Amino acid sequence: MTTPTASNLVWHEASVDRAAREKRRGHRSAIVWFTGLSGSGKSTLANAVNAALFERGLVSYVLDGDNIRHGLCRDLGFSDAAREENIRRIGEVAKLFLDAGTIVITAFVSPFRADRERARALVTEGDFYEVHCAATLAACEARDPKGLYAKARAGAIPHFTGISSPYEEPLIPELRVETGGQALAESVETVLRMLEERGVISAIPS
Ligand SMILES: Nc1ncnc2c1ncn2[C@@H]1O[C@H](COP(=O)(O)OS(=O)(=O)O)[C@@H](OP(=O)(O)O)[C@H]1O
Ligand SMILES: Nc1ncnc2c1ncn2[C@@H]1O[C@H](COP(=O)(O)OP(=O)(O)O)[C@@H](O)[C@H]1O
Repeated sequence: MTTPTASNLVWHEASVDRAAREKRRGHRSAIVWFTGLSGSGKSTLANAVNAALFERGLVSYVLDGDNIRHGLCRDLGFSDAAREENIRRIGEVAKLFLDAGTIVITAFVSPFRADRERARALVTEGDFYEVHCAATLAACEARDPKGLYAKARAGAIPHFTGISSPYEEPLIPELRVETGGQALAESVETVLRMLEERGVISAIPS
């Protein structure tokens, strides 16, 4: 199969654009990029933030690593190269949701800084909010909600993040949420407050 060259592809401008969609919906779109070890709370927090935004009548959607790996990325494993491709694809999908006027919440381990920075570079300043779900390896392993740490320790899962594959912590995330030491409701409030302070969503009058 020949790869289409850029000269054979023509970009089609849409008659309805992101600004029109954001105006209609009454809020900005954004990429809220959760990153963290397995068991750090990405899926739980992403789902809870998504539910809170829904209750406010806002349009948001969660892209979750586990789920996406059942479909779009079911062909990918957990080698460094496979994870890079996984995050490359999700960065592009998140960019489409952004243009669709949606607050897209991605919940992927996304362990490598370079991969996360490439996803960030796909969009403009103010569109990408990196949220580090900060829980120690010990806290995540103590939780082990899917029993994966026990399997990894037993050598049953190769390249397991934190055990036999690296996790590169964000150096300057837009937000660091201490999921290892606070209740879920507190973490949700922290994320919502960030989105309000950045003007993505309106604050609810107290
Ligand atoms: N080897 C290995 N390393 C890390 N995680 C593993 C692995 N094998 C399976 N799982 C499960 O897959 C989920 C991580 O998938 P992601 O797409 O988020 O990973 S990555 O961003 O490509 O690194 C991750 O989901 P979460 O626990 O929700 O993070 C794991 O449940
Ligand atoms: N503040 C918090 N935020 C998110 N999850 C939390 C928090 N406190 C405790 N937890 C628990 O930690 C676990 C996180 O699991 P999960 O959401 O699957 O993590 P991940 O998606 O990063 O693998 C869940 O059992 C969740 O109930």
